[in-house]
Amino acid sequence: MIDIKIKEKKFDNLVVLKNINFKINEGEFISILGPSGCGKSTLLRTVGGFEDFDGTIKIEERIKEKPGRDVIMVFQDFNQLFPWLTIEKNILFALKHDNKNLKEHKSIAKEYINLVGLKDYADYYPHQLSGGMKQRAAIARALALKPTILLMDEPFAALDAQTRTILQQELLKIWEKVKTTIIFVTHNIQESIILGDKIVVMGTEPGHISKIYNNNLTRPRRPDTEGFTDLWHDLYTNLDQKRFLEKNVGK
Ligand SMILES: Nc1ncnc2c1ncn2[C@@H]1O[C@H](COP(=O)(O)OP(=O)(O)OP(=O)(O)O)[C@@H](O)[C@H]1O
Repeated sequence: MIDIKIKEKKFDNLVVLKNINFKINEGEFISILGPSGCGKSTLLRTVGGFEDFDGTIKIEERIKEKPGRDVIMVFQDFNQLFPWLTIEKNILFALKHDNKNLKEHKSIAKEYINLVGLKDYADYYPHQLSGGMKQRAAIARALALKPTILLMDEPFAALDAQTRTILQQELLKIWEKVKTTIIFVTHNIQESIILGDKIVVMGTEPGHISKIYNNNLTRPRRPDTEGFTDLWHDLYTNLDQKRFLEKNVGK
């Protein structure tokens, strides 16, 4: 239902993505795993319609040519909400072009605020929330727009390990309820296994797909889930971390 065919994506003369071809089924959770600089964010931006490139992105048979609310992005940055608006008003602002009245918008905002566990914080401003709560609010705002695809660019990377683990599990619960297709970028092998039905491993120079894994481990996945360690090692080998470390840090 989503058909990604990127022959080439360049910035000036620098080829950043080359031959990125894969399909995603409706409602799937895809992890994109790759080392720093391999073009993960560029890939997401391209799927979101923000970049010119040689190739096509098709969503439900329609070619994606420009940004729109069918594909919404959540970032790593804790400051992606409007700081002068409460959490509820951040969501109402996002919905303002909808052909509905304020009462209906408020009901949608409430539904998604509750979904991400921020029921008691609708009237708080972003600066009154923790990093994890801000990311939940950003997810609520994105989902309230009912996108066909939710793009997530390392949304939990700046959180402490414990909060990150909790938010991974919460995101999975939310996804099971809303069943939006999610493309989740991470450089963390464990996170890619816990979340993704498919794990697309990218390599560098230029960014390309080195392998696509179907992840059939039973959910909920934890490091002690049967098969987890084997898959972790396989991904580690495919990421070519040894070569990456040698190149960037030295032998
Ligand atoms: N707007 C831009 N103009 C020029 N070059 C860019 C631009 N955006 C990204 N690049 C280059 O494209 C390459 C891929 O960057 P990108 O941010 O997509 O990688 P990434 O895998 O997401 O990295 P990280 O994990 O470190 O965030 C890098 O060489 C980067 O310098």
